[in-house]
Amino acid sequence: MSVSDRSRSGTALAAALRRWGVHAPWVGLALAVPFGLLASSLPPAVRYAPFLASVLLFGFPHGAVDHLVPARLTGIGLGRSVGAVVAVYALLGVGYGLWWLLAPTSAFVAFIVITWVHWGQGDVYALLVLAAAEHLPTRAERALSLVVRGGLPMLVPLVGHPEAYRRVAGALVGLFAGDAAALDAAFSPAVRAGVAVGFGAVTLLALAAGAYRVRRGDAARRPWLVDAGETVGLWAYFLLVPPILAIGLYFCLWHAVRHVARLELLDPDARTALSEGDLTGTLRRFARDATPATLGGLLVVAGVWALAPRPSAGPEGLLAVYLVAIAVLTLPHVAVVTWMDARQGVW
Ligand SMILES: CC1=C(/C=C/C(C)=C/C=C/C(C)=C/C=O)C(C)(C)CCC1
Ligand SMILES: [Fe+2]
Repeated sequence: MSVSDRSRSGTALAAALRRWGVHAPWVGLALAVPFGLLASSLPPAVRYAPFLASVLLFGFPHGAVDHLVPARLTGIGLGRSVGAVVAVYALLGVGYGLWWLLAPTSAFVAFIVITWVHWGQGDVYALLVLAAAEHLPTRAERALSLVVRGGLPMLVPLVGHPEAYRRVAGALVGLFAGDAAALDAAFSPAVRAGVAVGFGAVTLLALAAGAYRVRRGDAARRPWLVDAGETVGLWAYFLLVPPILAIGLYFCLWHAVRHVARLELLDPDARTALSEGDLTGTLRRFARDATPATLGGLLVVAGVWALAPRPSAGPEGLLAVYLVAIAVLTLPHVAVVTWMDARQGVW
């Protein structure tokens, strides 16, 4: 479904989208907050559990149907669709993989920026289509929303949990014998205070711009309330919950669930199943489509393990290998999603 034909969707489908794409992620993360607050007294493995689960539970597989996207969006043949996407993955994935090998510190910074843009673009689509937001009519307002939504998982943990952030950065860069000391300044109290104030101001600006649209009667109030509630809720969530746990859960239950909902809308049979309330049928179709490329993605994890000069065992080292593989796969995934955005009129 494109942004422009949102209004033509059936009410049953719209309700299913709100339930599974908007409310369910919210409930999932809210339930995690008590665990997050207890995290220091829970076994450390709990913190890594969501990333482990993400191998199968939406996280990793959410990009594994990218090869079907051109076919579903334009009707071109399956062979051309797969060929084009494989070429994009090979080119961008190999290029970015080399970047990690040669200059891991800047590759890590690029990973944060790529994730910021990608998770932001995912939420802009979710706001427009799944939550039916009307308060983001222009490109500038959508771009501001992208900056805020993507910045929440990438910047707020830096403000609230600098040591955990630094350790993960060090583990990723350390795989390639890089020196993360160049990033030290980012963790200083002055920079973190600047990020808190600056990003806080940008967040308020985005919410105020939406409120202005609603006040003028140009946009429905409810979706704006959803947007504002999510934004404030995610600020609190990423401040309170330790980042490996928080980001692992966000990846599976928020970003990936919303993207899977978006993908299923491109499949007429899945749309019908969803509007009839048949969630299991919809998920079964997704699992079938995503299995082959998920297995392919696991080969990339093995490849990073084999090629990294200093892979280390233990949860932190394994998470680092997994995240670098995700990084290498995410850059081409962003290219596919950006193309989807363009085709679907998001910008
Ligand atoms: C885990 C973690 C971090 C980074 C996570 C990233 C960048 C994840 C990206 C995932 C993607 C892009 C998934 C695909 O959609 C930070 C911020 C260093 C803080 C410490 C914990
Ligand atoms: Fe994604």
